[in-house]
Amino acid sequence: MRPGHGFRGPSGPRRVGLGGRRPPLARTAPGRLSRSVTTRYNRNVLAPLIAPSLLAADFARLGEEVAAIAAAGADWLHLDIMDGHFVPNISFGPGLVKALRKHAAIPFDVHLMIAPADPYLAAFAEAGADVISLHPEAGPHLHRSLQTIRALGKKAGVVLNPATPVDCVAHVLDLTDLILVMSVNPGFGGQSFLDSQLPKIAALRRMIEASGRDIRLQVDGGVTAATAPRCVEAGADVLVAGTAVFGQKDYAAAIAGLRAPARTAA
Ligand SMILES: O=C(CO)[C@H](O)[C@H](O)COP(=O)(O)O
Repeated sequence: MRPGHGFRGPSGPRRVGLGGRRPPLARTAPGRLSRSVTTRYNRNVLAPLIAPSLLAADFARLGEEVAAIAAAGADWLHLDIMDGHFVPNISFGPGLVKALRKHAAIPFDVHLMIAPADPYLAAFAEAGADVISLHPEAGPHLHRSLQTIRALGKKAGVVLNPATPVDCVAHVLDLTDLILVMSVNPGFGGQSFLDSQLPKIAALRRMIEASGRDIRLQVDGGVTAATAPRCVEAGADVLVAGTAVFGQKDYAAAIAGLRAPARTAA
C-alpha cells in the first residue's frame, strides 16, 4: 500500500458515524484524514474517499484517463475485473492493471468479479493492486482467499452483492480491510442505485464500529451527487463512481461534487 491509502494506522483517526461523538475530520492529502478541520461533509460525517471506476473511462485512452483522474483529485482508482462467467460482462486482466500502474501513484482498488478468484490473486498483486476485493460466492473458501491476499501484502476486501446478507462477512472481520456494498447487480456501469442497500450499509457500519477494526466501507453502483450523501449518511466512507466521474467533462468538479455535495453545507 502506498502513502495516502486512506486506511488509518494503529493510532490514526477513526471515522465518525451518524450522531458521532468525535469532531468531524477533514481531508489534508489524497486518501488521508486529519483532525485539522478545513472542510467538512456535514456536522457528523466525514468526507468520503472517491474511487472513480475505470469501467466508464475511454478504453482507447486508458493511460491518459488514469493520469487525468489522479490529477483531478481521485483518492483511489477502482478497477473492475469481469470474467464473463461470474458476471455477464468481460473487462480486462492483470496485464492491463500492470500497464496502467505507471500512469498514477494513487492506490489501485481491484474488484474481482471472477470465479474462482484464488488462482489470480498473486497476478493482481504483482500487477500493482493495493486493495483486492472478492465475492464470497466466488468460492470456495472466503477465509482462505482473504488470508492469501493479506499474505501477498495487500489490503483484503469482501464484496456483498445486493442479495448477499451482511452475515457473510461477520466471521472474517479479522481478515478484512474493506467491505464493498454493491448497490447494483455487478457487471455493468450506468445502472440505477438500489435504495434497498442503504439499510445494509448502516448495518455494516454498526458491525464495523462494534468490532473496533480499521475497515473501510465502500459503495459501488449508481453513485451520483444525488445518491452519494445518502450512502455517506448511512455509513459509507469510500464511494466508487464510474459514469458520475468519467461521464463528465470536468473530472475534478465531478469528484469534488461527490465528496462534498452542496446540500451538506451545515
Ligand atoms: O462494479 C461495477 C459494475 O459491476 C462498476 O464499478 C459500477 O457499476 C460503477 O459504474 P456506475 O458508477 O456507472 O454505476
